[in-house]
Amino acid sequence: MAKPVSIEVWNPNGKYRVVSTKSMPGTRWIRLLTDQDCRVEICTDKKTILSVEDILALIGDKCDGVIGQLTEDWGEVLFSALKRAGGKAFSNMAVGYNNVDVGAANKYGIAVGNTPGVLTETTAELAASLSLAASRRIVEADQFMRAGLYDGWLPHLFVGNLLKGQTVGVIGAGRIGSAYARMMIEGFKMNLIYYDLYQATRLEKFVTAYGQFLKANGEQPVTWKRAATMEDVLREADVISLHPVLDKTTYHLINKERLAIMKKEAILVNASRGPVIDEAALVEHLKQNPMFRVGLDVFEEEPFMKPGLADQENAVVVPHIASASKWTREGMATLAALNVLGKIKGYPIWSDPNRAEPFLNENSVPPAACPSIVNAKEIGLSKL
Ligand SMILES: NC(=O)C1=CN([C@@H]2O[C@H](COP(=O)(O)OP(=O)(O)OC[C@H]3O[C@@H](n4cnc5c(N)ncnc54)[C@H](O)[C@@H]3O)[C@@H](O)[C@H]2O)C=CC1
Ligand SMILES: O=C(O)C(=O)CO
Repeated sequence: MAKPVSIEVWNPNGKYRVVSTKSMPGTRWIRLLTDQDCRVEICTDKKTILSVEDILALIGDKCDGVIGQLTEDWGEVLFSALKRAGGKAFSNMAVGYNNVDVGAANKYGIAVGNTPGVLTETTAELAASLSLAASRRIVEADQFMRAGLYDGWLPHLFVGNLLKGQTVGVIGAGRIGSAYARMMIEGFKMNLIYYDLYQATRLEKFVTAYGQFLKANGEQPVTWKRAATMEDVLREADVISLHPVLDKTTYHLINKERLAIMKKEAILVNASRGPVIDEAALVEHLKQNPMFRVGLDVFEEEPFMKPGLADQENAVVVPHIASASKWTREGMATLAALNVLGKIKGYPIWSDPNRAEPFLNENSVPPAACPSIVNAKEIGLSKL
């Protein structure tokens, strides 16, 4: 028997029961649901990561849809329970959905939503922040100041890496990887080398045009290269940022052997998913190579860090905050709620999930569509 959980209820007489496993930023998402006859139940349990058992208790006997989080394990058990409760939709409040067994959702005809189109720039900005923090040793220097150790300017004090004219490497040049690349190229005039399964045509065109602009203004033009192998990126780049999806092809993409081919003074940034890096191998590499630095937003077994990582001065670590700007988090909540609402109402799927603005405008009624359903085709949903 599942244990009871604490909840906050909005619009108790609403026809459709929608559960959110967490309180989410803003109130627009709640209003959009209650205006459409939904009773919204928000889990207020203090526990950060809910277990499958906790979520079973939240689903209960009647539930039309659930908005959930990337920390939850959405598989056979939860999708079968949601189906039994009359549920039609689940949406992650995230773009990544490696925590969801989409095959299990397909089996029960449940739509799985995610939230692209609102977190690309915010996430890329955090990756850029980590690149700067690691290359200019910001956290080490901050700790030094606070410890009262600064007793005057010195030629060797916290010497780091210059970015201008160096090479930025991007692994996974999709939405976020491409936005990050542009920031580093425009901001610091870095050259690009990238590896992706697909050609990043728009990014290539941008770098070509920007290079021509710089040249026309008498500056050194920037260049781009699509690498044939990931190893080429690792060997050539001075700063490498990881932005692929997490699946079995990207699990431990960065391992002991691949760390060994990177430059001794390279910067490695990860704001994708923790298991893309073999974190134990990374800790060893950091110990052996004090001038190699990392900026990490994500960890292999969140919320934990592998033993030794916290002791490494050449690591900057933050708690999975890459999408944490107010606009983005409120937007993610809105998109997740509209995914669930749209499926309950039988709306079609929005034609371009990356073009989320019409759903995010506070001053207008959002389109009658589900913003982004990843298994639309598999469960036979039509596009607008
Ligand atoms: N740290 C955080 O808070 C956040 C993390 N993320 C993570 O970032 C990931 C990427 O997000 P988007 O850019 O929106 O997704 P996207 O789908 O636009 O880009 C992912 C790219 O990875 C590429 N890729 C897939 N397998 C690959 C492989 N084996 N080697 C190289 N490239 C490969 C794809 O072709 C695609 O271009 C999400 O799946 C999520 O896990 C996303 C948002 C925030
Ligand atoms: O959207 C995602 O995938 C996240 O990691 C949330 O920040």
